[in-house]
Amino acid sequence: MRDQVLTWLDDNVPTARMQHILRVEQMSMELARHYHLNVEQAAQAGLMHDLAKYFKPERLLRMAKEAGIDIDPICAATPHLLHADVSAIVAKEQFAIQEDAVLNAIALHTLGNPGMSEMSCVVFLADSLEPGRGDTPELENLRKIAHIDLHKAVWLTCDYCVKHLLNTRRLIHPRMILTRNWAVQRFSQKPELTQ
Ligand SMILES: Nc1ncnc2c1ncn2[C@@H]1O[C@H](COP(=O)(O)OP(=O)(O)O)[C@@H](O)[C@H]1O
Repeated sequence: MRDQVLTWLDDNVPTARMQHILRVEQMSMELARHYHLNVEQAAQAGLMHDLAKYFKPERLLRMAKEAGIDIDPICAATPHLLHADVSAIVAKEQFAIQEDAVLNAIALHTLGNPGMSEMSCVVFLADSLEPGRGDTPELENLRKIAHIDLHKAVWLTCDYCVKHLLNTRRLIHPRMILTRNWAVQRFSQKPELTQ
């Protein structure tokens, strides 16, 4: 199965992205092990999270519509955001992935979602924090937090991403804000960690 996916990726994504994908696979496995989650599922979601990364906007919009996914105004303006949902569709159709844990982690890797599972948190964090993203003090700190508390890490990684979008004057999809607020509240419900 992994070899099949690698062969498909070889034909559909450039080499640099392939390296990112392999690092996301590794970091997803490492975090899954750390939090006693299903490591095999984490590896599958990490490996397949960007299957549709290079699909053209028209293809992303068509596949999302066919699958009954709601195209909100921000996704209509920035169809690239749909690559997460469409990657999950490709994982299901091309590689017969059935488990919701894997499909949701792929679909939520860019924007997250309130209430998302720990597995989805892991892949969301691995995508933003894998070593190839850089070694600034801010990223190093987020990597540390990712190993202490998943929800605090999701909260601060959303903040990091939103800051970047503000600095580059881009549209911000509101689901990331909802994810961020959910993660703040999830974290604040753990009194032993908030001091
Ligand atoms: N909340 C958001 N609103 C709008 N764009 C976003 C949001 N979050 C991420 N993006 C943008 O969507 C694109 C895809 O994000 P991501 O899946 O993390 O891809 P990459 O691996 O290329 O960073 C990136 O250009 C990113 O800046």
